[in-house]
Amino acid sequence: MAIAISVQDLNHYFGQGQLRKQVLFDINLEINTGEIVIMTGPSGSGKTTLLTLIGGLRSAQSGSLQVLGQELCGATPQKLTQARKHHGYIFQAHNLHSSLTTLQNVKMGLELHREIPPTEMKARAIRMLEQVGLGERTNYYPDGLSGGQKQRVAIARALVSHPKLVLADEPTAALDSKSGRDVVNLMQTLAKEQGCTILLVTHDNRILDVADRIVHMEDGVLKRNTASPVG
Ligand SMILES: Nc1ncnc2c1ncn2[C@@H]1O[C@H](COP(=O)(O)OP(=O)(O)OP(=O)(O)O)[C@@H](O)[C@H]1O
Repeated sequence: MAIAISVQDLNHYFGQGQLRKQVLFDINLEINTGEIVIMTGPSGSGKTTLLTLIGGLRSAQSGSLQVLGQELCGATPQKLTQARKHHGYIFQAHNLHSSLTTLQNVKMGLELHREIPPTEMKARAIRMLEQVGLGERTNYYPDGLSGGQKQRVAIARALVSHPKLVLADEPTAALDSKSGRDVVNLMQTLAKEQGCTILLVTHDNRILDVADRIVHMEDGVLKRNTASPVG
């Protein structure tokens, strides 16, 4: 099976000089194409840091970090931007633009894809909103939507470009249990349809069953690499 992410002996530090602090220690992790991996762990253990490094949102300093066949450790900002074209992101606070409609927000997910003509962008965004059950809400602004609906717009924005990799940081944290369940089920269904790989950070024990595998971060060390989900 093809490997989507291969992390080897990755270390990461924040700050300089005396304030330099190591937050990731010798991380090793391989994720196969199409796999859904959940990363759990206490607050401050380094989960978001690892997720943002894999996503090319910050640059990796030492070790090896291969994402979709590209080495991102020591990569130039241009190369990181290029790599991000193939990723979709979903965050806890959905990060929708409040001054844009749901349709415009979803079209933002295609902003790095200048090769797609505007009419095609619009058609794809509408199709994606239909897939997340918001086909009737294309002209709503985020303030007029529930928390679960906003997160579904964020999923539509992340998946509209058919990314090979989806990175999600606490996507259900702000949601009640029913909406949280709907959101992860939707991610799972769409990801399996599109054949994309998902790495999802969560504290939410209720959603662990969507994972093909669970890994656990503690104090900057990846502790456990279980073969199958628990519970
Ligand atoms: N930009 C930064 N500059 C300095 N230190 C940082 C920075 N970002 C994170 N840290 C530190 O790195 C460590 C790991 O943080 P990180 O956000 O990766 O943890 P986390 O496991 O995602 O936590 P949470 O579950 O609370 O989101 C923490 O000690 C944090 O204070």
